[in-house]
Amino acid sequence: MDHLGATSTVVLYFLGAAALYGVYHYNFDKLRHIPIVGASSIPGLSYIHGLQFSLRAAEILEEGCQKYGNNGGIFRVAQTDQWTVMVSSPQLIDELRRFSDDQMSLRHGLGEMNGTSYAFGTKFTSPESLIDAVQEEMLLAFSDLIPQTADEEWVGVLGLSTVIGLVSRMTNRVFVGKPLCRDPGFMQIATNVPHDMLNTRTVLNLFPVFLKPLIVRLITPFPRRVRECMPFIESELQDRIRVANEEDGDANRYDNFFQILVQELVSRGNTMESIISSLFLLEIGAMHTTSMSFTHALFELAAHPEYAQELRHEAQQVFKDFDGVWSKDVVAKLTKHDSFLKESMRVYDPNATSLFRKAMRNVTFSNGICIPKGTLVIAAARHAHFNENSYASPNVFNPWRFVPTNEGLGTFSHNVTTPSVDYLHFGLGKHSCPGRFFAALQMKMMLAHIVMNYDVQFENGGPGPREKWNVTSLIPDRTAKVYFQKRKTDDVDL
Ligand code: HEM
Repeated sequence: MDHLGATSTVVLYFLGAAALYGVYHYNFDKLRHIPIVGASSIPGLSYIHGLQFSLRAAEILEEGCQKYGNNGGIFRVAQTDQWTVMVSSPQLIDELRRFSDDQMSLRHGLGEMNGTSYAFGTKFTSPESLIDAVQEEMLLAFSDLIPQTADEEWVGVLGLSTVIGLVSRMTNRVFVGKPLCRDPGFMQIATNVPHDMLNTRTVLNLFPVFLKPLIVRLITPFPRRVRECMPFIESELQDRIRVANEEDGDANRYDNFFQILVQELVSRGNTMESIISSLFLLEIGAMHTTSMSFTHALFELAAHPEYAQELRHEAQQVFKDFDGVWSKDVVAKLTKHDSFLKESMRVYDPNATSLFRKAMRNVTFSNGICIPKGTLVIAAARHAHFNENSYASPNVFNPWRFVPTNEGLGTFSHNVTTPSVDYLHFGLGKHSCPGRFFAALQMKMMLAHIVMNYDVQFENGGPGPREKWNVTSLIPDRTAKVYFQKRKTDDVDL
């Protein structure tokens, strides 16, 4: 009897739990019409599956794309903080980019993805570029960061941190200009801010969305960073604000991007602290994206020095035609550089996902699938980049795939800055990255400078350590050293 009693109690508990789950699932799981991949919809379990997603994101995304790519083109995955809907068919990706901002918001989506919405709020602006300034800064940064050695001597530097150093110098020359871009105190903070954001995001993502505003107050390093930045920037910023406030202020005194930002934010009554925070946001958007993309390309070059010969030949030819001076025309003519970088970003996109959107109200795709307000919706970019219908032999790294005249594997006339449903590195549609022209310019300049002035390889000409997954990010191995040997050359020094 006792035994029977115990059994029926267990059965009752089980039925009760099943009923509760059924009620929960029916009433509260607003995404129940969207198939799940790699997880369970039971609340506790979905958190555990979210942790698993952190370890196997690329694999789970690919599983979903394989299963639902031609079957609805939509599925959801569990992240530790929330369910995320992934769209994987070209048609739905195209629809995702067409939704208006009050239906699907990039600012809220991207801010939710990288945690900036919680740490800073949701504002962004666009950049300007100054080729001469970028070139001058690049040359100085290369000579600062890659030790000069005697001829034929190889010097090894950590690939990722060296590229972060180069990119942050070039970027800040355009963002804040001289002398700040060469001030070690300011530059240390500016270079570390994207890293701070990554750490903050990692912790925030362990918590559900409703707790994030509270948690971020406890862990955010940014108010401290703003205070640390003050001594380096305060007097210049005060002068910038004064210039911005004067009707006939000396507009040429600060002809860099930061002044546009100051102008805009002063007119909206922002404080010095929030102006610095907005600058931090730009550093976050610009620096790691460009650095990681370029480091992957540098690693590919180091693993395959044979590509350098073709790139060098192109750079020499183009620079001969343009008297060795960088210009928009030179950038446009470097089609093999463009193709090499684009192929690298296709194969080694630092992010397996793109088009980060948050539904601002209930939104319905053309196939009838409804996305409830508040849901994060993202495109499966890596899957699009390896789609056999778009790319011949997608698993092959073909550095010249995108050269316009190439008759070989899947050629396109589109260049590295042209987004499409097959190439989502910079997003797609009206919100595609406004900084992509500047990022591409920097990367082409660095690539041409490297092939013209150095031979590069991994240690002893080996394959080198390459990349590691961190949730949906493909991060170049931080420990990988790239070896540079100054070329003996009388070529144009770029
Ligand atoms: C290789 C480097 C870069 C990559 C891979 C990249 C990627 C992206 C992506 C995927 C988006 C979202 C697009 C969408 O969801 O449709 C985006 C947006 C944005 N990016 Fe970039 N980015 C890079 C460099 C930069 C740089 C250098 C800047 C600034 C100078 C910048 C500023 C922005 C801004 C302001 C937005 C928001 C656009 C908006 O609100 O409409 N990015 N970027």
